[in-house]
Amino acid sequence: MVTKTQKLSKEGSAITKEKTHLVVPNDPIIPFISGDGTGPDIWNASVRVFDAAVSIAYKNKKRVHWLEVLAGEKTFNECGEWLPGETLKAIKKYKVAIKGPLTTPVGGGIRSLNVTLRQELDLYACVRPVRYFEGVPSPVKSPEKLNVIIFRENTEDVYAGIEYKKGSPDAKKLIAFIEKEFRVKIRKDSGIGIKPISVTGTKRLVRRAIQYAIDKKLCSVTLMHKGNIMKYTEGAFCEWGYEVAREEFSKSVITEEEVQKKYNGKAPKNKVVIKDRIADAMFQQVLLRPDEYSVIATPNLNGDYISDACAAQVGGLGMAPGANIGDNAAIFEATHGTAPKYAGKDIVNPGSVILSGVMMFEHLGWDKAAMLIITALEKTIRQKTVTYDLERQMDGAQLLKCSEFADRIIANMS
Ligand SMILES: NC(=O)C1=CN([C@@H]2O[C@H](COP(=O)(O)OP(=O)(O)OC[C@H]3O[C@@H](n4cnc5c(N)ncnc54)[C@H](OP(=O)(O)O)[C@@H]3O)[C@@H](O)[C@H]2O)C=CC1
Ligand SMILES: O=C(O)CCC(=O)C(=O)O
Ligand SMILES: [Mg+2]
Repeated sequence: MVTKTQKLSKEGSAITKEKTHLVVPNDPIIPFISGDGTGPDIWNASVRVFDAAVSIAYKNKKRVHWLEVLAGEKTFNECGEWLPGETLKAIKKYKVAIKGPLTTPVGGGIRSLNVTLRQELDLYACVRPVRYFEGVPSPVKSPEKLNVIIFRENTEDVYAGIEYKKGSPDAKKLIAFIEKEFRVKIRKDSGIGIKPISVTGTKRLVRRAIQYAIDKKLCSVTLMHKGNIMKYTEGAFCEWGYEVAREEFSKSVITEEEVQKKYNGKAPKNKVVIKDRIADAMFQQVLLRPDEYSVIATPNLNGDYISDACAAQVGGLGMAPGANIGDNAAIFEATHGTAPKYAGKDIVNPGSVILSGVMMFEHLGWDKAAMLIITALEKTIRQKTVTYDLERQMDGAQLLKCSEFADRIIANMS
């Protein structure tokens, strides 16, 4: 159904699914949300890069038909809705979408639309690869040693939205209940949040992470958790993670303990090593011994924190892509937010959305377009023609606007 909130593409064909595989036509319709704040700046730059790459890679035989679907501040101001039902319907129907960042107020107001999209569409795996691009300025000595893919559980943990304001009837009721039934004292002036972590949510996430490591021939999957303190949520995540490894991947994986005991600390080449690390230790490990980690699987909040921290280590949020993946749909988006102070100034780095598009093309099986973008982006950085975030740390670099950076990447495709 076409509504005033959406501009439906008259051309293009829908991506379909056969069993577990996507069937991608040469003219797929792909919904996009341009986003709030700097979202429109980076989307407008990125989409030109995507179109150029597809056109060059496939000599005009393939083309994406972009379908704008609405969400966020502009949609609310124009239509009175933050996330129209049509947007969810379109993403369900077309199966693959891409988005810019959406604003979430702090301390009150609407709940996150980004989180709502992930939960409504059951996009349970947030996949965030973090790797170094040659020439990008970094705060560490050997940024190229970090090459990790973070698998962040995307539907539960403190993001489930079970949270009550200090002094509200619900908070009072819950405090009274906990004190009476469990004999635990809680200060009366407390806000209350609940952190559910399930076997279902954990196992499907860890299953995906291990399968990814096996498919890509990576060395290890590390379960990152705070199970010493939160034993039955974070600790259970770790236990259930090992259970999946043992019960479903026994031929392909080995635990770190077994490597020590049976192989004197040297892992067999054809096995993925399953490790676990407590979250605070993981933060120091990615700084001090980054090359010992490849896939990191972790609950939602840890994943949120570690993905920004890792991105900073290789040069910042301007080059940090991501994907939210479920069994029936996927939405590609940057790790960063709306960077509101730069909104509308055509300043910020579109690299994160561009690299999210690369992940999207790989998901579609359009590897040629993905490679073309990566090669052109690498060349652009080597030429030291970059946006403010990189230019301010690079000697002798030429400062480009967001749109100019996209122009340069496109020019570097031929
Ligand atoms: N998935 C999503 O849609 C997300 C949405 N958000 C939302 O975004 C809003 C703003 O969040 P905030 O905490 O400021 O975090 P942001 O990620 O938006 O920005 C923090 C800082 O990161 C740097 N940065 C971010 N994006 C870029 C870019 N494209 N190029 C270069 N540098 C960049 C800037 O650093 P500097 O100041 O050093 O230049 C910026 O000030 C909030 O409402 C938040 O909820 C946050 C994260 C994800
Ligand atoms: O939804 C938000 O506003 C923040 C989301 C976020 O930080 C993330 O996806 O990493
Ligand atoms: Mg975040």
